[in-house]
Amino acid sequence: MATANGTTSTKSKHGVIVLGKTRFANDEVAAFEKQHAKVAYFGNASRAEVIAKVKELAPEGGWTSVVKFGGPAGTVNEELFGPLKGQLGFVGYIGAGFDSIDVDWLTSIGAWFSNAPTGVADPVATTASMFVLMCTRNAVSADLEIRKGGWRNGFDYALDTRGLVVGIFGMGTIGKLTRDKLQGFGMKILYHNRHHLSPEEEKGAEYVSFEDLLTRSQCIVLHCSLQQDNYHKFSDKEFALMKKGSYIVNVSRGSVIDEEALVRALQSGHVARAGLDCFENEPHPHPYLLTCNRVALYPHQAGATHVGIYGKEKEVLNNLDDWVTKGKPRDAQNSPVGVKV
Ligand SMILES: O=CC(=O)O
Repeated sequence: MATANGTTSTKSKHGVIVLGKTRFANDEVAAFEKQHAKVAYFGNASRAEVIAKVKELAPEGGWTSVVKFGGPAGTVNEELFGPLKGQLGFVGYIGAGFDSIDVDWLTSIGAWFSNAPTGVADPVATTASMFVLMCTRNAVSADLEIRKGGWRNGFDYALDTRGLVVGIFGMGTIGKLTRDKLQGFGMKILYHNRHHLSPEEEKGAEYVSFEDLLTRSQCIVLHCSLQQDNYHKFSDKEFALMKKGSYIVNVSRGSVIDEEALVRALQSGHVARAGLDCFENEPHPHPYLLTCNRVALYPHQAGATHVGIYGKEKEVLNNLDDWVTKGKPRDAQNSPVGVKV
């Protein structure tokens, strides 16, 4: 396309819909706006508003991509983007976990999907480690006791971190970072994963069966995704198999734990303490969890550091760029190659 000063514009032929807003990668978004034929910003529009706007834009054609930095709650699915079928080729999402994306539907309409898997890996691992330390030191109870005028009432000596046996469920990028951090405190790391890692990748962690993870760990840390059949993976049976007085930390997805079963295990004392960043019905943790002084709570913000969020935002844009320039996003979680729409 010729511009006013006679040069040739290098704009792509792509139309990009932006859901939500970036917090840090604003210069990058301004630059990307200049690279593409058209950009529509939906900001923090509600689900109903997005559905209406998509219907309105679709007949124009050329809306080939969506980047989701936030925006409407609920699943990214046919209800939201159905009218873009035939033109949509890429959806990039700011989450590492993507249980809120109907990837099968995107594949069926020939669209690539990428998540943002590494930007927040380190901060999530740090938060997981923080919870492990809070559990071993009984930090929530101590804090609340002092605030209400007490001191060491009922306090027993804490478990030492040196030699503490921690079981990591899901040894991907984040699990490995948590392993590294906890090994720094002298903890012994067990892990269960879909694959047994090579000794170089294990770095001293011991691969065990799921049952051994439950029975041998003093603290279990969840780093799995919800996609891989992990719904209610931890319920009454699994809590009963865990050591009496052990701890559980969840920085993955709330529904990996059957929250009612966790409450029963905490009430009986079989699970002594927990650190939770995610819940089955966010933003409403089970009422018992709000009253239990053996549970540390966090509002699904385990990865939310400045560097982490900026990293995620850039990952989304890099994936869009890959798709535009090479036809495949680097963090593709599906492959629509060969799908005829
Ligand atoms: O929970 C946060 C994420 O999946 O990135």
